[in-house]
Amino acid sequence: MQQFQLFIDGKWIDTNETLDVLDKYSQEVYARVAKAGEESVDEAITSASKAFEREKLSPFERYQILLKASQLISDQKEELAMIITREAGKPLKQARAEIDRSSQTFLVAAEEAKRIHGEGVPVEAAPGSENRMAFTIKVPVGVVGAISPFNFPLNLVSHKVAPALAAGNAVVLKPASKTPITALKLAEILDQAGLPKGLLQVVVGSGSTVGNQMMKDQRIALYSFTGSAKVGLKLKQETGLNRLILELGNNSPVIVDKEADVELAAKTIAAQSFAFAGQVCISVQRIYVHEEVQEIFLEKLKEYMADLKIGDPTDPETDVGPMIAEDEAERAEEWIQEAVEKGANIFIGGEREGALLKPTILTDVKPEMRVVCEEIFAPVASVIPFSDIKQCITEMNQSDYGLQGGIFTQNIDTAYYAAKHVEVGGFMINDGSQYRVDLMPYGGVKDSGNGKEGPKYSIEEMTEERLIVMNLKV
Ligand SMILES: NC(=O)c1ccc[n+]([C@@H]2O[C@H](COP(=O)([O-])OP(=O)(O)OC[C@H]3O[C@@H](n4cnc5c(N)ncnc54)[C@H](O)[C@@H]3O)[C@@H](O)[C@H]2O)c1
Ligand SMILES: O=C[C@H](O)CS(=O)(=O)O
Repeated sequence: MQQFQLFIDGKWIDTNETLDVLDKYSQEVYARVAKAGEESVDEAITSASKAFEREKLSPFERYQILLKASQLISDQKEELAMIITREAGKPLKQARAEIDRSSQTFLVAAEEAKRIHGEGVPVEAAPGSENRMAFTIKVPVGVVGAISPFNFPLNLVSHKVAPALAAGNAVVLKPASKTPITALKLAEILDQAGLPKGLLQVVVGSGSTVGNQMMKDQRIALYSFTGSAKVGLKLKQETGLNRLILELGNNSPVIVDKEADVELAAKTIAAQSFAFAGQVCISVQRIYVHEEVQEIFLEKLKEYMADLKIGDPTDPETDVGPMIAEDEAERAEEWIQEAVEKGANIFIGGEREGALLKPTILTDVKPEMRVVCEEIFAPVASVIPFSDIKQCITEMNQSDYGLQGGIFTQNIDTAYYAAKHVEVGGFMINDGSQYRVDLMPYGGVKDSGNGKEGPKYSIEEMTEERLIVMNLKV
């Protein structure tokens, strides 16, 4: 079994407690990691604060380190992908795709490091300020506290670490305790890429201990959190006036209009509802289908779902593997049962074996059922018929969440109407809610959070705008 240590001040550190990381398919202990106690967390924040004061890398130096990290991620693709597959239970082909995306995230952050700039401000236009000149610059915020979820152990960590470093900050990262190994490998990669000591620390432990301590430490200037709305709310309540970026959950809606390419819609939705067992914050969960095409859509969806290979995530052919833990699969199964008791029907799936829940489609659901109004975060989606697009969108917007959504239609008016009225941070036309490339602005509204990720946009969040005014003699 492999052993891992914490990464603090450029050194690998042991502690007197360890945390076991399970292989999520076999449920055997796959790795053992040093667990951060109060002292290690304090040391990590001290080290980040000192490094931020000491290490003033030029934009070009930051570009070089992030570019090198991007290359190293690609070079180590197979090893990293297998780590994700084992610690998260993510099917290998999806883990490989995550590595490619993470390399892109670092590449884009490297490029953006050279493009951080302020703007001229025409203060001379104000009466009495004729002899003044002003401009803004962007300065790093200081220490960024990054807290990440289990489901994208590399790319969602990259979306915090790469832009924070690109902007000239120091980082203390707390990865999810179920999937910490990939984050520690990333620290190794950044060390190899020449990142000065102290600019990144990785502290492993539970949210209630390590996360809680980070939340209360005033030396952290900005928190970048991705995870559930429940924990996001706690952070908001506890972090006072410090900056906070929240990337939270969703119960993503997609419309299949009467003028849709139904084949494309069914194929896309079969992929986007069940990838990584539905544990993607932009998984398609609510499928609103025009009643004129519902029958044909369900038929096609069934055909595409029959092609999904379910089982061992290390098999390169597998599409749907286990959920992160058996109790999570049990919870999703309970939600399905509860919906059935209230009148829903299981069109496909519903069976569970340990942490493996079969891709499931429900029909005859009601808006108040948890499978519809909450985030299920499991391979479960509901088909909801509609006849009027405006009413359909009003119903969709009753959700507390608003991260991404989509519509399938060949009618430009319908597409644009939906794009304007569905309350989300990003909307896809002729694609599902799960479309994302890493350079785009990404973030939600309502209970899905605030602020944007995507390196250019995260850098905006992770820098302060400072105004400089010159009082000139000429
Ligand atoms: N919007 C996005 O970009 C996005 C991306 C991925 C996941 N998510 C959401 O994340 C959730 C699933 O991930 P999860 O189960 O890892 O989420 P989670 O909220 O349980 O945990 C996320 C992180 O917060 C930490 N944490 C837990 N309690 C804490 C506390 N009291 N104080 C500080 N930190 C604490 C966890 O240890 C983990 O590192 C889903 O709701 C999903 O939609 C959102
Ligand atoms: O789980 C939510 C993630 O943000 C999805 S993705 O990594 O951005 O595709």
